[in-house]
Amino acid sequence: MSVTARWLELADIKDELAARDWFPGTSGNLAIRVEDDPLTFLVTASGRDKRKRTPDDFVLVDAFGRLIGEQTGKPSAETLLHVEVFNRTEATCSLHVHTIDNNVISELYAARGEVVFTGQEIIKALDYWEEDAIVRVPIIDNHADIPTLAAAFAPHVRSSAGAVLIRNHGITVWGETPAATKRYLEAYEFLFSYTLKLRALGVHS
Ligand SMILES: CSC[C@@H](O)[C@@H](O)C(=O)COP(=O)(O)O
Ligand SMILES: [Zn+2]
Repeated sequence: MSVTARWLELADIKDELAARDWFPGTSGNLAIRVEDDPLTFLVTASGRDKRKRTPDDFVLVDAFGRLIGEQTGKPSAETLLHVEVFNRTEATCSLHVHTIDNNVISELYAARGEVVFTGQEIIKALDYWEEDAIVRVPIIDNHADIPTLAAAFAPHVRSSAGAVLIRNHGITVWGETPAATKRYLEAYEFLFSYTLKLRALGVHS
């Protein structure tokens, strides 16, 4: 697919996530695969208001997250996480958002190292179709040093679809297609919100 087609695809996803208010304070970053060999991908430019749609929203980077050719923008500070996703799997899209729900869940379940979901219809949106499917989302510590964060993140990137919570930071979700990745992210955020509402009612799992 052309860079332009991929750009538009990612811009549409960015607009949809922005409509959900999932980019507070310029947080969040998004990436989409453009070429396999050599690997190139588009990633959001760093520090920008992801609610706005502009010609400078994305930059094209290589397998190491370095800018390709003459471009003025700066890749997301967290590009190395997307580098791990695209180098380790066949995922085509990687989405990172900070929401209050994913931050609170990451803190509540940090000591367990994961949060586990079962018995929810929305799990089917994650492509788990068995009645008793169990979904596990690993939780890693946050590190200001991004290579250290990427090293902690990488062991959890084992297939072309997955998600990792970063404690008191956010979630990174990736998938086989951009549409599937957005669906996964929405399903995870649904599960987080449901769990927090249940806990607020005094029900603990
Ligand atoms: C502005 S707080 C969030 C950042 O520190 C970072 O975690 C983030 O998600 C966005 O960084 P960015 O460099 O714009 O991709
Ligand atoms: Zn972040």
